[in-house]
Amino acid sequence: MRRPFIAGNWKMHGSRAQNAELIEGLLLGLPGQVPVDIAVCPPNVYLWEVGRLLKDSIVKLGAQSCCAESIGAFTGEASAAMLKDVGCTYVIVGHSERRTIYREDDALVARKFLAAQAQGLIPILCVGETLEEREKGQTMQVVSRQLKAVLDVAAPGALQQAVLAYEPVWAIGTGKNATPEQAQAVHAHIRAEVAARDANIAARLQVLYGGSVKAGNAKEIFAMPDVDGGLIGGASLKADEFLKICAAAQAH
Ligand SMILES: O=C[C@H](O)COP(=O)(O)O
Repeated sequence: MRRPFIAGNWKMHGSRAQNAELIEGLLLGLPGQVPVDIAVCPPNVYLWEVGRLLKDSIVKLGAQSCCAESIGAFTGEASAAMLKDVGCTYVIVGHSERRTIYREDDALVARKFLAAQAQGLIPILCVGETLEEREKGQTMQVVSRQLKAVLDVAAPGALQQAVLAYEPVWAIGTGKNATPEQAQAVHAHIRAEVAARDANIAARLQVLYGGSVKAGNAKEIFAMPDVDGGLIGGASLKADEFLKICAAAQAH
């Protein structure tokens, strides 16, 4: 049985005061133990402080990206070792906003995945198609290509220490979530692709859905057999909303 996982991707939102209020609200609403893995991914500049606020709680810290290089003259970047050093457990790689706005291609995403794992971070690898690709019937092909780019360079077994997130680009921040059936179809495809290489790893792999998940639609999406939780953007910025999403994952 896979544990559900809810990760909040704060993107470029927050301030020291807002973060403190959000974390206080989350911790007040969470009992000591819940049968759900929970993480928040603040902007890098706040990682250390949010990590202190989370200390000894069940909520883990994640970053939103990492540099593929380990050290050197890479202005504006943060290495996986630095993220580990400030207390991160997870790092998102291949988010569609990075792929699109910052032109990160499959090969770079794969290098970031390796860099993260080399430092003991758990990468949350995002895959997903654009609206145009979906309308052309290319969804599975795109997701397979994005996944293959990583699997081809990672060591066998690398997905034992990784999380996958299916994020249809057309559903991100648009209020238009994939239907539970659309999500399930892609999640099942992802698991089958992984199973073709290692069935045991596929059976244990957490595959999250991301794209306009809210308290109101979380339960039906998480009820799908291959959906193991969510990567939550906008709805992770309000403690009560995020807590309801965590509760929906728990009920599953
Ligand atoms: O990383 C999170 C996803 O991009 C989803 O964002 P959203 O929940 O605001 O649609």
